[in-house]
Amino acid sequence: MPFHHNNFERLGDTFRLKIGFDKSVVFSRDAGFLQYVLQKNQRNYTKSKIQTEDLAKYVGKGLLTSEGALWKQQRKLIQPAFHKKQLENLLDTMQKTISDELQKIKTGKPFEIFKVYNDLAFQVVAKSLFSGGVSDSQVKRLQHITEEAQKMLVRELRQPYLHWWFKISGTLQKNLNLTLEAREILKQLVIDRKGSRVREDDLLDMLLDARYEDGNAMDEEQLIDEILILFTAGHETTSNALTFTSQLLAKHPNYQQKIVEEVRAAKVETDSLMEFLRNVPVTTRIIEESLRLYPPAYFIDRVNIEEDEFNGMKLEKGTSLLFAVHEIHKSETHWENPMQFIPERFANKNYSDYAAYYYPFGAGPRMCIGNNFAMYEMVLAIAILCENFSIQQKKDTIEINPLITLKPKNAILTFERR
Ligand code: HEM
Repeated sequence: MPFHHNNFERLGDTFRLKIGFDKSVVFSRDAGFLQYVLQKNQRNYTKSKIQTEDLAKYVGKGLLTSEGALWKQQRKLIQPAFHKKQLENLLDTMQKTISDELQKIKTGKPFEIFKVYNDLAFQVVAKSLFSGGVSDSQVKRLQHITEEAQKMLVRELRQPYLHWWFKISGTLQKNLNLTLEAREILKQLVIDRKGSRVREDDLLDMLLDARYEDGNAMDEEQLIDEILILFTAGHETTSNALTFTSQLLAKHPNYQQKIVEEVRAAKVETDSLMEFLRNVPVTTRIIEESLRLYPPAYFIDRVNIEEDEFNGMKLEKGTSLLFAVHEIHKSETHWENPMQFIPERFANKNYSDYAAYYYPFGAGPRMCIGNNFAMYEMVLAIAILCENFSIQQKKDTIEINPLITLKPKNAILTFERR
């Protein structure tokens, strides 16, 4: 990221880098350009090969990896399952899963927190989908396979010259076999649910109930693709954000106290989790500020279908565009004291006041379908965390590891029970 920052400072808010003979990549931190590509002229833009073909090899053609008519049809079908009203049904399961997972925090000594959040985020998606119908060993295996696929994808992207070796050494095939194993586990879970008379009102029930315009339901293979995608899209991003938020809270302990006070007061007011979520604005702002400073999806990429032009820059058909969300989030043009952690900047503001330069969940028709899900999950997790633990950090710095997502590095914190 410092490398990108220096390039932007040197070459301007939008610049082009030649890659090889005939290819170039346009990097931009111009929020207006991002809006043009993701919203205003989104019809002329598709996702990159990495987000579609390369990832689809492991997780199939679901929402994140599909394009065109298939994506449109799937988005329309799945969107209602992520409406706030439907998500309300998942909140009890989410809360219970989070409380159980946070029990794994070790107190009194330096402790690497990322692993706890990684398991937590996977468990939350798994339990939101399958309720009690999925065993611990099935969840563990699915998580292992999802993470192996992600690691393999990173290796393929970082070392494209080793593609031949991945192929002949059997590494690639081993990962593809793992994916097949995950599909078998999911198939069995779906068969079990279809055969059961119990209604769980969870995400799987929503996906099984959903009907296309012609009255048909999703076929089994498509359903499994979508489930694999929800695991992939919903787990690492959330665990990164929860880790960064905990590190920020360790650096700014006065905000831990604010959360504890707010959470205790909100719990007295209501037993409804949805109401509780509405009554904890300070906790919500802290997470929003963490997503501004450390957006897990720190780059958003697109490729144009037909030739285009923006602000005088000609974009030949097939140009790769990379939008640096982390740079837009730290622009002095849009944010006051952008490098500082100031959750109050979101106070008394509506999302529409800052939406033009705040993109943790993307924008336009392909904006994250799980944004409310993720916010509910993160607010509950941080509320439960602070209610039960105080957090300290020795180092003053927050280390990052920018891969496909912006990952934390050495997130070693010390927790004490409150
Ligand atoms: C902090 C957590 C999360 C962040 C920062 C995040 C961020 C994003 C971003 C930026 C995109 C758009 C990518 C693009 O336009 O190229 C996206 C798409 C997506 N996200 Fe999330 N996400 C998070 C959590 C989740 C969760 C919890 C789920 C599901 C349970 C989820 C499911 C998806 C799906 C399915 C897409 C593809 C949507 C489509 O193309 O129609 N995400 N996410």
